[in-house]
Amino acid sequence: DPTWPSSVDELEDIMFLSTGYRARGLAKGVTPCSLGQGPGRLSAAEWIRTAFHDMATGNVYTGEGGLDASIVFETTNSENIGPGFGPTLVTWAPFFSSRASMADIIAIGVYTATRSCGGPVIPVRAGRKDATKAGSIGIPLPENAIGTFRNQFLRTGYSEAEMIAFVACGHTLGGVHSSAFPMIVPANTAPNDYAKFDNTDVFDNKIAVEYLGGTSKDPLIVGSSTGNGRNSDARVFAADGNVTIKAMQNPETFASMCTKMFQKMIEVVPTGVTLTDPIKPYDIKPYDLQLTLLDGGSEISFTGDIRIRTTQRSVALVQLVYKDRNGASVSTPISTAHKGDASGFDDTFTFYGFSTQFPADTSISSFNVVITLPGGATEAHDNNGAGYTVDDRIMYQFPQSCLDSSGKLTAVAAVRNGLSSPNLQVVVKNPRPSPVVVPSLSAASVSMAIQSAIGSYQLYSATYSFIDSQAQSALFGVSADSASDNNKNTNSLPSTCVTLNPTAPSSTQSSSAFAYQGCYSDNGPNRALPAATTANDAMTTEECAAFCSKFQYFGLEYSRECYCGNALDASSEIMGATDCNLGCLGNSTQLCGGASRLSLYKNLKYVPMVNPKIDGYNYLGCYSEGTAGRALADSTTASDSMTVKSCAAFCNGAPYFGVEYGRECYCGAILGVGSVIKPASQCSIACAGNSTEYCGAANFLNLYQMVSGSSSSSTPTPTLTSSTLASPTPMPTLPAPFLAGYAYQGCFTDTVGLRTLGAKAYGTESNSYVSCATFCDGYAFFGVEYGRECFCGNNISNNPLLASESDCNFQCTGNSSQVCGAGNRLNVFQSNTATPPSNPSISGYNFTGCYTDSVAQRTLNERVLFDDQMTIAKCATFCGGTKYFGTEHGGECYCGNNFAHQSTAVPESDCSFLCPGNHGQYCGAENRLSLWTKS
Ligand code: HEM
Repeated sequence: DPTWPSSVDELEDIMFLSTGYRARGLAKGVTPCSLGQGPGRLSAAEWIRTAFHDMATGNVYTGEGGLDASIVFETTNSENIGPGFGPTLVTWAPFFSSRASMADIIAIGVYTATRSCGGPVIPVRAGRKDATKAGSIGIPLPENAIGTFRNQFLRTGYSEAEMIAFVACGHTLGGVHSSAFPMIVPANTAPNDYAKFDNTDVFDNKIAVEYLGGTSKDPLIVGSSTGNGRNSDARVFAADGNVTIKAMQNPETFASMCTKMFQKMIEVVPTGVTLTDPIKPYDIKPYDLQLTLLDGGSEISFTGDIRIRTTQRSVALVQLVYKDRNGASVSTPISTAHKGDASGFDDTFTFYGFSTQFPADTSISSFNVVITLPGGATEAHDNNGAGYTVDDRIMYQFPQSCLDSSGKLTAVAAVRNGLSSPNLQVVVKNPRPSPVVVPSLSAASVSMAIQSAIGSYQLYSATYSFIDSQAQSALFGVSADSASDNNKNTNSLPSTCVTLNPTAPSSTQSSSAFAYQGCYSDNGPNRALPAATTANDAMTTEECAAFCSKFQYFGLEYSRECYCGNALDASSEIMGATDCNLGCLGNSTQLCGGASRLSLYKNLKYVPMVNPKIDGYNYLGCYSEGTAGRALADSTTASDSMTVKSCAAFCNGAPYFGVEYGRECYCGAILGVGSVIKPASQCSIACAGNSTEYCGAANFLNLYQMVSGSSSSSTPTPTLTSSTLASPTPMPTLPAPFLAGYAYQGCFTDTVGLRTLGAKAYGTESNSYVSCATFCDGYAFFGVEYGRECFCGNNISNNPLLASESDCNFQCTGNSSQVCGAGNRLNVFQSNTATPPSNPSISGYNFTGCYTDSVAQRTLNERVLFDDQMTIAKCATFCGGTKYFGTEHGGECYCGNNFAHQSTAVPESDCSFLCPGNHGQYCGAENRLSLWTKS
């Protein structure tokens, strides 16, 4: 993995962030491969040809030219005929900046166009420098003699064989325009006056195959060009007696040669350019790391995003473990929250955002990234040993900076005592005269003037006036001595500057009762904290904390609103600390969020409500009252000091006891008729004698059953796998499980060997409700567990317990916004439509039951059929009248006139696999035959 930061960071984004969160979207210009800027146009081909024409006038003997973006000044040159050059450069120009040379963007353009059309990955080294004027001429023209071609390609470093391969690779996409080359494609002889090189519109070997097969329609091989000597492809391909082009008929050879020829093309660079290693996607990459000195000067906020490459891993949790300014490790890690996903051609990424703060006198110097995987294992990433460094010697102060309507930028920096006075650097883009479509860059440096001292920092300020539209694309930064804070843009800067307040608001106050968690958004479809709310014009942090005392979290918003909840809605995301910028109406030194922004706190006094463990009893869940009398009818008591324990004591050894409606206690030897398990959420009332325990609800009991002697092990003891590090993390909890077409049943216990849903299962890194439901299509139930597991069944088996919803807390490996159970915990869904499958009637046969079988000793061994569309009728027909036939493992069918080996009948429910060709029928199971006997 490359070490961060590096000179290619901007290019890496342009290359790999094609779609999604923070996408740069270069690939949009050539996606899909067939995209064009009009009829008879193909953008991918135009990009590749633009790169070729930029390079093709280079000279490897003199070290001049090559891939240097001189094409920017050569679009009106008579060698560059064709509609593609100008529009291609217009598409690329916005990506050009002081961090990405135009020549490097051209190189990435070749990778992007090739890959979008299904071609190979072209390695891209970076570091090219841009020419400032047109280069020499010397593009190979169709009418040139073969000897001229040899010389021209040799001049750019290509041997004869390489020339042949290179032309074939270049001409796998696109074609010749009649408007540009009427002697090659006369008007009205090709669709849209555009004659394509080969029959396919993708990056493939057809150019070679068709040429050798005599079916080529390449206008540089057949047609008018043969009469006027412009059939250059024919002459180039034949230059070595077809040896090279024959090798390229093989698709793998074609792809690997094109990788080499295109990489060579983008690596013809002038003397003085040193190329980097090929750009690889970072595994871990920080974005927008920003330190900000806060009002009062005693605290520093730290915000940013961390990008994790998820191509080959799924992630449960990301934390930053950091060192303070003096290099001492800080024990509490910085937590992050999911912000968004992005992808490139061959990679996927997930971004995790954070917003935290620490005392200005201890601050931060570097961090490592710790990833917790869904299984609980952790990966620590230390940037190849360097750590991700954060320099607090100089900080750009976004809240105090501004851009007024005249285009005047005021930039403020906080500089630690002891540094020289800082400079503001600005890089702006200046349009060039037509027809040059790529701007030039100019840089300015302004020394900053001291404003005030605050804590151990000095504030400095400088202004810079942009002209015309410069502000929109400018980059700026501040630096002092060897410290700098760079790559800022003017986006979202306010039009008026505010001054840093020498006294701090206690916005982030934390006390023994509550701890500040950050500034979170509250503009999703659901409230961020949905459980309870109040609002008034005297709101303070303390008042909201008291109001929400029964909940784990509280948050303040829009100066006067207070919200409570036990979990943050999944739509709420962590925002920059400065998004929460409104004072509380009841105490202006406290911050109360912002518009759609919540100052989020964790209630440290909160004690979660539980169904306590009672010695000698198992907790069974929340049960309804009986339908014919009480669920527990033997004895009862009620008290305003009721607790679960006091009820257990009252029942004094009864097989069952239960607490109901806060203060009632019931005992019984048996469970009455009609008393059945209900969702845990139905039993929601606190016990009158202990507000941290549940005591049922009206007509609902929290039910306990005595452990019966040694058989107590029949109740699975769940072993939860903890996936968190030492410190608790305010990770937003996932939304309640939901899938259209299914009824969610709850979070159930599950045990290896005693499966709650036992028909079939898989485990995958792309598990989600949809993928599991699809896999379980036809079954009455599906369930997800341990992030990556999926189970199907037609009934809930082995008497699982309905566990607390919060037990199920793993993210699904394939959808991080869905919850997929936990260790020994299964989120179960019931299909609204599935009708239970059956063993259908087959004329002349009787269904005999479910029988054992084994691979080594087949029960029925006369004939066998494997069919991924198996049905019972298909198997019966295939067996053609044998005494027995049976289906197994879904798609297998066995026939026989006797049992070749011992087989015994097992419960019919063992044969639980559905027939792949008919989900209304059973087709055995693993080592289980659904057996039929001739009647
Ligand atoms: C003997 C050398 C070559 C000659 C004479 C030649 C000639 C031509 C001509 C006449 C066109 C038609 C352009 C138009 O009508 O817009 C064309 C298109 C094209 N050439 Fe070449 N070419 C040569 C080598 C290459 C090489 C080495 C590449 C490698 C990148 C390449 C890439 C392309 C592409 C991608 C197009 C399609 C452009 C479009 O469809 O818009 N050519 N070439």
